[in-house]
Amino acid sequence: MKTSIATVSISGDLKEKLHAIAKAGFDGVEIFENDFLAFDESPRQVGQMVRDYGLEITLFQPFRDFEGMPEPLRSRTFDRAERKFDLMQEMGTDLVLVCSNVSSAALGGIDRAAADFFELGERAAKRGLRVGYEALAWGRHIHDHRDAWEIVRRADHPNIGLILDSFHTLSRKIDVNSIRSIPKEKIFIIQLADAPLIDMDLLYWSRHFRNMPGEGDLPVLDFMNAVAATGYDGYLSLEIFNDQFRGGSPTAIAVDGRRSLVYLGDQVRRAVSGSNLTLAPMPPRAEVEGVAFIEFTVDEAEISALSDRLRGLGFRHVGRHKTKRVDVFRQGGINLVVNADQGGFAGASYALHGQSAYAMGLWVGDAQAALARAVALGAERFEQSLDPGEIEMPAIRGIGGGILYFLDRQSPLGRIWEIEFDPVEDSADLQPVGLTGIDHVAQSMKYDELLTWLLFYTAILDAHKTPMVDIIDPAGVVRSQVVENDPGTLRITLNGAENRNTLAGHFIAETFGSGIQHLAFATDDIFATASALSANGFVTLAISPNYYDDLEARFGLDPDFTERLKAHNILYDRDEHGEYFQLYSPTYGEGFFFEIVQRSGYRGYGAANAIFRIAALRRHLRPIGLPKR
Ligand SMILES: O=C(O)c1ccc(O)c(O)c1
Ligand SMILES: [Mg+2]
Repeated sequence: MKTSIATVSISGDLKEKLHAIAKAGFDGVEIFENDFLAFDESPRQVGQMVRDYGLEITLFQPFRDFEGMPEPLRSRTFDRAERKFDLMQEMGTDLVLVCSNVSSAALGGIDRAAADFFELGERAAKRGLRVGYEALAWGRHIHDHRDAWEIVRRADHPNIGLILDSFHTLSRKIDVNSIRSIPKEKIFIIQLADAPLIDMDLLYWSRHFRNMPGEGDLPVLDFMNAVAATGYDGYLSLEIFNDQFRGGSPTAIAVDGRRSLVYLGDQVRRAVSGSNLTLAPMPPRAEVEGVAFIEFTVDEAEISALSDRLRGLGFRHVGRHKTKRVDVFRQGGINLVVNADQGGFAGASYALHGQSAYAMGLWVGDAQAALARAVALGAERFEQSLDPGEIEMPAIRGIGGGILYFLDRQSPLGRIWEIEFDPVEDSADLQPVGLTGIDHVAQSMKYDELLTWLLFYTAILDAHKTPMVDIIDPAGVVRSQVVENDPGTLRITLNGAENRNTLAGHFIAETFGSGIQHLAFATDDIFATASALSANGFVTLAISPNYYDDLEARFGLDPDFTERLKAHNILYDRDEHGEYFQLYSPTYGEGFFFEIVQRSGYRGYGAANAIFRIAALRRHLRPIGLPKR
């Protein structure tokens, strides 16, 4: 598989773009005319710069409004084409993309267009150049790759071929099976883009909302499988028009792009045997069996406050690390690690972010395989030196520079608590409150990073993403998407904050980066849990009484039931699958909190309640300007 990306997909000037593209490991680049025109060097120098970066120019584009023009426009278009051919030869590329004509002057007719392309093919052949024709989804006469293919077929010229762009085909829901019978030599290049399903004008959707394959909702894999069936073995080239990417980090966007293609290649390899559009085999996506632990980094002075809080939530101190200042608290299947070790990464993370849940361990079938897959997908491996008796735990860098560990039960990792920890008896006489596991882990990040982490998780783990939900915070909107698996053993909610005034935005800004903002524990009986919490002296988040009046009316609840919810500050929601109960802690520090949920079939995360609990959570935040606690 050879990978390429269009310069339009990346932020910066041409040199910055090329730098990021080369660094991310692409083989080629599509030069967008505007990126060249806005740059100060000659075509020859630009071509040399591309090659100095070790890249090939896969094509030059776009050449617009060519086919079907009446005279005198027709002659002028050919003159224009000759000028571009000059430029291409100086730059050192042999392929130009002609996108279908959008001009109101354009005349229709497959044969007329085919004749124009035959003539262009003759002119291109004289210079050893090739022309690829792409149907824009909004082209005036040609907006379907099947018609573009018919024109190319009738032009019947070796220097004229077809360019397929997944966006144009999939946005119009054109049957991808029509691709299978196109001869592979007539497909000059494949352009790839995904997009979120939004009902809007095709041109606007294409120019502003495209994203990397796997980041959106289009069936890009079906498109690719059809392409693979032709035997096509040329470049896969990303062409992503996206407002956010234009303003984003060139390196981060390039890395995401390359990851999206590697992941796509892996999916094609599994679907189409013998396809050339793949890379070296890698292990399958890791099936997550559950969250093995969440680890907090704390300062020595904070240990007792955090430990007391966890005890109030019903956790028992059950283990102390044999060599490090690390404790483990447990309840049901939940392990919370409190790490006050000054050396090592936990200490470094504390120095940067303060007290935080900086690491997460996941139970998978094969931890080494999960690591190998992550690394093949460009994740950064995390390693640190071990004390005698410690076992090495495969790990990668995750959100906000935090750590994602993989554990399995087939290696000593399955006995990590016995091997590395000494058992202890908790001296406090507080009681468990019935927490059984982790329902979900919520990570907050800037909205710009949301797609990056969605792709990261879904490419490495056997999980899918849910549609985007708007979380209404009194200070702005937070966009939320969930990565979850079918058995419900993995649920990570990703919250993308657009401004720093929201609860999520405050957390990111004041802790210097993205990370786990809340942990939601599961219970089978929220009322019993609430009573047990109160017996432990744990004060839950107070919810406005107004919420309950509305709730009762909205769901037609029994007043006694509403009273019980209200007495315990429990929020309630319902969908067609079942009921959902939620209970919150106050926020701590810069906005970290705990949630406790009971779900009976319910599939969501209580988005309808978000505004009410966020309003309540915010009351505990330090107002900006006052010193940190
Ligand atoms: O939006 C456009 O005009 C445009 C131009 C060239 C392309 O390859 C494309 O897919 C879209
Ligand atoms: Mg295109």
